[in-house]
Amino acid sequence: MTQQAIRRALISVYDKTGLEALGAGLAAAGVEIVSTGSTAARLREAGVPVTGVEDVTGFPEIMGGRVKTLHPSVHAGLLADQNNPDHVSQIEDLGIAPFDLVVVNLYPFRETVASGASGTECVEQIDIGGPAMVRASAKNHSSVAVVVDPASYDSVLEAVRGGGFTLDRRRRLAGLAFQHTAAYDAAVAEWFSGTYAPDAEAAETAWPDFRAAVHTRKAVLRYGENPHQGAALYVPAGVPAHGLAGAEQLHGKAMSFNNYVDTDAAVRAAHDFDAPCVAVIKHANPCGIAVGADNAEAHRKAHAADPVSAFGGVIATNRPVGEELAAQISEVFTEVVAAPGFEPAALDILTRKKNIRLLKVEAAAGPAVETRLISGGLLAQSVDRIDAPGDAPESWTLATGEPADEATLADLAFAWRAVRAVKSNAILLASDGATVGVGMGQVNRVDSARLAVSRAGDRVAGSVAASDAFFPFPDGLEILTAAGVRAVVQPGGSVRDAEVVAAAEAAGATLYLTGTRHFFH
Ligand SMILES: NC(=O)c1ncn([C@@H]2O[C@H](COP(=O)(O)O)[C@@H](O)[C@H]2O)c1NC=O
Repeated sequence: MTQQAIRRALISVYDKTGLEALGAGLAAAGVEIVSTGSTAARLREAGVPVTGVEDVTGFPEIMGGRVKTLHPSVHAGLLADQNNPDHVSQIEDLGIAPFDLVVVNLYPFRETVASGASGTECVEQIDIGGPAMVRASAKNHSSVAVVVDPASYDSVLEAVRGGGFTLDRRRRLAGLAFQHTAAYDAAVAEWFSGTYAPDAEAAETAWPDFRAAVHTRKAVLRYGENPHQGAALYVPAGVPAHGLAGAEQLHGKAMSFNNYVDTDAAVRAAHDFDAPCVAVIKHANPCGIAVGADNAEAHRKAHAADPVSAFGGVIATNRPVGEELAAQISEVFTEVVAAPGFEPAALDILTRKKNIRLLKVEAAAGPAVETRLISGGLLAQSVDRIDAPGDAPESWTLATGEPADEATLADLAFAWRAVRAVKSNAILLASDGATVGVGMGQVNRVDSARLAVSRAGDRVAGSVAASDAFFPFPDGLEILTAAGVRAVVQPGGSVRDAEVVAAAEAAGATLYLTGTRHFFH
């Protein structure tokens, strides 16, 4: 018989959610409850009979609670293997009763750090006695059930009333308990190790020497990048769901691995703009990006940039989806629509398509640091943001040609923001707040320029161009100007800048230098 009847429980919780109902339920089931300081007080107020832990230890809580349950009378009761006659007789001789159920949750360390509290306050919120009890009872799951999540109290009471927990259930609870303490310790260890470098100048000294990332599985995906690859989605443990991984899916088929990758790129691209924006993405590259008076107009322009490629694409917008945009999207086969919200009329229209995935994603604000696995290691870098000094058109240097008029400058600013959504080497042509030709992912900039020009077709004449990094030679720029591009923005910084500037001058084109690069791999 693996079921372990519950006769004695230890409850010590910081988060008192659901405590009274749990205590009352346990007491009604005849369970003796031992409890700490304010947990015991809350239970007593609710009329639940409780033994104070100090009556078990014969020792008062001391030093503001630093020592209250750290005592052999508690820990022998948690660690005694009730199937081991030696353990049973030893605790009997010492007058110690075993615990069958332990309910603990920990001091809010992470929340205290996030509140901006002082170092001393953060240190005081490192729970010591709680993790000790959780780990002891999880180790001893052959005799003890350990519960760390208030959301599971109802099912705990159900088990208690039904005669206790099976060994299998206690083992699963132990696993969850060790996850809980692992995530907790990871947060503490990272905090001691320092914060990540916000920029390259600080990087020398500011990168911490230890990194602890703890994740829990949120979903098993149908397959990975290809059907023969397995895949799953993991989210950071112990923090509220956020970003794309925490998005609410309102409709459609389950998200695939490639859907997540493309949607991540689409959401990032759309939220790079303050104006209503739509990004249509395929294979993590833009088919089209556009801004407009509203996102319905932006979508018309983004879709028109490359209607052939937009088939089966992922659409993200930085504004809620309304009826007009929904009607437009429903005309095109689309895998995913990601937006901060969907109006009811838009949902009415889009949910008529059985498979289309509708995701409510609040904003693109991701972590300050991003990581990438390489063979045998992990690269970490501060995230590229579109708010570097060189990203503001006012800071650009006019290298040659007439200063751009207001409309041209607006298109150049648009192209500069949009080009960072394109995999390097990236050349992006734009006109009237929309991409008209995108050259992406080529191993030299000349081919990217050719690709952008060929995709733009007739629309290249009078368009403007952005290049995500400097032109190493004049040839790439010459392809653009020969095709009719009249203004170009690029970082500059090549040893051959003078030749590139001379080529722009010879073509009568306007050339701005940003001094900032936006590679995207
Ligand atoms: N020091 C100890 O012996 C100790 N024993 C339990 N705790 C924590 O004290 C909290 C509950 O305390 P109270 O019941 O007083 O609200 C729980 O979060 C528990 O994890 C302790 N506190 C910190 O280490």
